[in-house]
Amino acid sequence: MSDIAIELVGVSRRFGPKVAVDGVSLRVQRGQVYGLIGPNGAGKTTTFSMMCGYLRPSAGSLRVMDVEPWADGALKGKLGVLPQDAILPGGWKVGTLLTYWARLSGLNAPEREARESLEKVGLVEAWNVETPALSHGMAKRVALAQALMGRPPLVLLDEPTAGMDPKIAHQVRQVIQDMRGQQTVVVSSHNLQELEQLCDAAAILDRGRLVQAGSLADLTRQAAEFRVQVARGTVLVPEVEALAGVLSARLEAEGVLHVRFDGQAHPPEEVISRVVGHLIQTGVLILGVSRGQRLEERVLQLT
Ligand SMILES: Nc1ncnc2c1ncn2[C@@H]1O[C@H](COP(=O)(O)OP(=O)(O)OP(=O)(O)O)[C@@H](O)[C@H]1O
Repeated sequence: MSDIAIELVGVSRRFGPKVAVDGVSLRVQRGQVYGLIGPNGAGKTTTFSMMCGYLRPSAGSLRVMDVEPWADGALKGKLGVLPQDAILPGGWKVGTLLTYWARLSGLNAPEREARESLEKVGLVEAWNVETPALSHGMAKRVALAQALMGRPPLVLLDEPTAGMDPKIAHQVRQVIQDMRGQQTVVVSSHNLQELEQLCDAAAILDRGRLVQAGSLADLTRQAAEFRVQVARGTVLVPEVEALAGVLSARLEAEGVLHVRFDGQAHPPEEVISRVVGHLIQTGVLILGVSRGQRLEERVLQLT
């Protein structure tokens, strides 16, 4: 068993003349929480559908848990999926439906699995509720409970917290955090703050192409730049630029000093301490220091 859960090499997917995914290569390591990021129409759901085996690539190679995901039964028992617009069948009580699905998946103790999964998404009180009576957010949580049943080694979640109230969204993020290291999770979301908090690594897509993929620290340039919020005093920018490891320094609006540095040759903590020490020595008062960029800023810059 390799330590790679998902590998795409030059994967493309066309719909007639439309190229929805264009030559995408990426790797998801086992045990990672991996984000799929991009604006509307970027190709996230198409990529996601190929990972689930719902769609086949038009070109390139794709392996999921060491198999081609579209092969019959290839991922049985290994994969839990929350599709983007999961619709529950009508005429079922929630508990009966989940137990039925657990039985179909061949899980031992299907009713217990269904109950535990419903507890994870904070909805155990809906056990006897008829599916058409669920609110949108509740239906989504039932669909999520289905994806989590049996603790499959790979879980693919398309917009897992969209439409959920903040308290439940927080609980769902906690469930995802708890899977880290035990299961591999791919999350597609427009909530970049959520992905920044959850993911070990991510891929940014735009118009079908991969713009960048890597660890969150790399994507947010944690080892390449930082900002110092200046409260008072005069920053001697040329002196900061002359410090070891600093590549450039400039004052942004509202007393913010932006520093780019060579994080390969100089550990970030050394460069940051050197710059902050210099500022204090020259009489500058500091309100705060932040490393890298917010994921949101980075995505807006790249797409
Ligand atoms: N079945 C289809 N037939 C034709 N075009 C499609 C089909 N599915 C997706 N597309 C097109 O492929 C592109 C990528 O769509 P996709 O749904 O993968 O994007 P997305 O990143 O998930 O977008 P969103 O954030 O809006 O959900 C879009 O231009 C879309 O219109």
